[in-house]
Amino acid sequence: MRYVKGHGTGNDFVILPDADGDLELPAALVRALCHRGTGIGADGVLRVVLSAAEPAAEQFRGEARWFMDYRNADGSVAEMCGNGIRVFARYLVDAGYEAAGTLLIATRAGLRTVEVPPAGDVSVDMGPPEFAPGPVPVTVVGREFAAVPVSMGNPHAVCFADDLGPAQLAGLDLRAPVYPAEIFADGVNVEVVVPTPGGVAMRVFERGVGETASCGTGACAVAVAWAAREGGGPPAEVQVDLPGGRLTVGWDERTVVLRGPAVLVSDGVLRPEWLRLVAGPPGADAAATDPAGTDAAGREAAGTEAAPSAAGRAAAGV
Ligand SMILES: N[C@@H](CCC[C@H](N)C(=O)O)C(=O)O
Repeated sequence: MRYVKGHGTGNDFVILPDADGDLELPAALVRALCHRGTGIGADGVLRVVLSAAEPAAEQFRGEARWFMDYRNADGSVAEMCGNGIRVFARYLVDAGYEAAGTLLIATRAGLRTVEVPPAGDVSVDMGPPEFAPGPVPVTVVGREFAAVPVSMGNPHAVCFADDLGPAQLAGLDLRAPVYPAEIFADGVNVEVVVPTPGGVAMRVFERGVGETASCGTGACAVAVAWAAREGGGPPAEVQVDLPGGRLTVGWDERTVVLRGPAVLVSDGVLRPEWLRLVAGPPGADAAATDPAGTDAAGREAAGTEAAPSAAGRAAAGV
């Protein structure tokens, strides 16, 4: 099985080319791929599949040739990934599947238009934000924030820490944010934000992953929540600084546009013996053989998880 490794401002992905939709991708295999000690290491997996070959993309088949099947590192499915879709589009162009220019890509959150120049930054029209009723109490490192709930296709809780500067932001322990489960029933991505001279700086605890170096949908949620709070109408562009680099977010009332680097790092081949190890012996419980040793936190998307050991063996061709 071939893969490509890529990242957008340090938010990294294993890209699995699967044009014809032949690949089974159980959560245990995703966790194993994303494990930084025993796998390739990544925040998520991007399966590249033709809409025509993917049941989840049925409604988009006339409009978008490709579907982004995004999985978090814990094996759970997410609706949208702002860095992921930019890396996905860069892959389509660099691999020769599509010409540089404007691409329409199907995702679980709907269709997204991506601008891919022959080289350099990739931008994506993320659609309009949805502000949910708030604020919502979210606790980070023992401090309660009045978080702004924003959906960018996936859920975000934006926490402003106006009394902190970028250096104090860097020192926060972001490991275990607490949020009301009755409001964020499917979990939530939590951002902590401080003002900077050019815009904002943020860190993010991603649902299904943990802290990551960057989050594209998170940067959009932060930029629109910040602009809405500042008043005076949406600014043309907001610079969002993250541990992994800088993203630029434009917002013109109608839609949000995210721009930043999208980099392909390496090409590789998964060894059949590693895939066999991930799958475990016939009849084995994948939980006992999962080399990632991670917990999908009970967020396995219903209907997407095949019996792990059997599916893993199918992926391994064994
Ligand atoms: N890193 C992504 C977001 C990935 C999905 C997220 N963890 C979720 O579960 O909603 C981005 O760049 O947007």
